[in-house]
Amino acid sequence: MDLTLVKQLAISSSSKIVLLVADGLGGLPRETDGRSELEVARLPNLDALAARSLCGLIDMVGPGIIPGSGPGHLALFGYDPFIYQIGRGVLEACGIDLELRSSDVASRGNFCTLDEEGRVVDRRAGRITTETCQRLCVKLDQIRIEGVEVIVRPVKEHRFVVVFRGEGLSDALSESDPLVTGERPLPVKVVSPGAERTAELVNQFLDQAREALKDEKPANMVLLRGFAAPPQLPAFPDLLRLRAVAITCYPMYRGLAKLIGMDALPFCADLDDELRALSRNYDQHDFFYVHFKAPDRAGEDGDFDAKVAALEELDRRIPDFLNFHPDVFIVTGDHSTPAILKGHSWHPVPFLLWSRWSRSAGVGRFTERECAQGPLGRMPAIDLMPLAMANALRFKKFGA
Ligand SMILES: O=C(O)[C@H](O)COP(=O)(O)O
Repeated sequence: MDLTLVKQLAISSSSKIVLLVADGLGGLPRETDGRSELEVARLPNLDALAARSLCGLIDMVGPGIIPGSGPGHLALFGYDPFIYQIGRGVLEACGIDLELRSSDVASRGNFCTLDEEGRVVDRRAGRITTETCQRLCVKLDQIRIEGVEVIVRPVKEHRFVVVFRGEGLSDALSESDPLVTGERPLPVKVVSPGAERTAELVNQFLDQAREALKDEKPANMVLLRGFAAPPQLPAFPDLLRLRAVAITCYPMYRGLAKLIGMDALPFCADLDDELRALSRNYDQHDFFYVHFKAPDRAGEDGDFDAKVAALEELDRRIPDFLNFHPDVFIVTGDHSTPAILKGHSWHPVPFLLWSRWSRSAGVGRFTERECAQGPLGRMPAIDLMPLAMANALRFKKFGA
């Protein structure tokens, strides 16, 4: 939906909207029994809620497009991910409150593991602890390169952010992260003219990082992706007249929420901590974005059973969310992460939207196949927020 139309229609109200995003929610049937993670999981609360909700599938970016978490979330918040493209580096930096200058270029980094031939054997260095990441970032933060300041900060687990600060830098760069194992890290190249010097500086950093980490195990190299300068986006609270707050455990999601003007609470430890944060902030806000990471992590590790367990953990908390009696309650994901693919996929994501006015033609279970039969069938993810606003009675009539 067009954001200017959204702004034109939005009205103030006391109604409350809770958006619960299960990262990587969608899945695919496994070979053994032809059932997806959602179909194997025992989800009595989500199934019961789906039966009295509006259900369907959402395409995060478009049919066949594999969304990153950034574009997936932007679409859920109503921003066209094709129009508003934000590099991962800026999201990670904002997530850890690392202030960026307009001339900075930020990049998401992974500590990774290379074999003797220099090929990536683990893009996440065995998912090292945040403490190890902190130690290694201190090492990398000592790298000095003529003509640019390099700032390296830990994010969480194997994730870090590196900011290149100086004049005349450009984010028009390719990524060193091959995004697969078995390949060597890629040299960073110019994507459009004017980025030649920045590419040279970044490759110098990568060479020095390799040297600094050569005796480390398992994190003996870094992979960079999502080079970006800070963007300007329309503010979500202004567009929708909502006092919005983000409740997350991981920085990147907090960073995206901050970038579009939501209040971003300090990181929570887990889902129970997020529910406590929701309770503490419920009176002061109207829109609550709550993020649950575990399904995506399990999916990316190819662990079908762990993803089933993560979905069942989420299901056990659904009554706690309903006890707040939100006027609109949405459960969905930012993309599919099928365990059998060990990564994000293009498959549309199930959603349920509960409200008193949702005209639910409820489905039997909260699964991909059942939601596909829902009254809305399959729709663009950017249409979900307008639906939420309508169900929260926060839209006025369009036209006379
Ligand atoms: O966990 C994350 O940061 C992303 O969802 C996936 O990134 P990774 O594949 O580099 O871990």
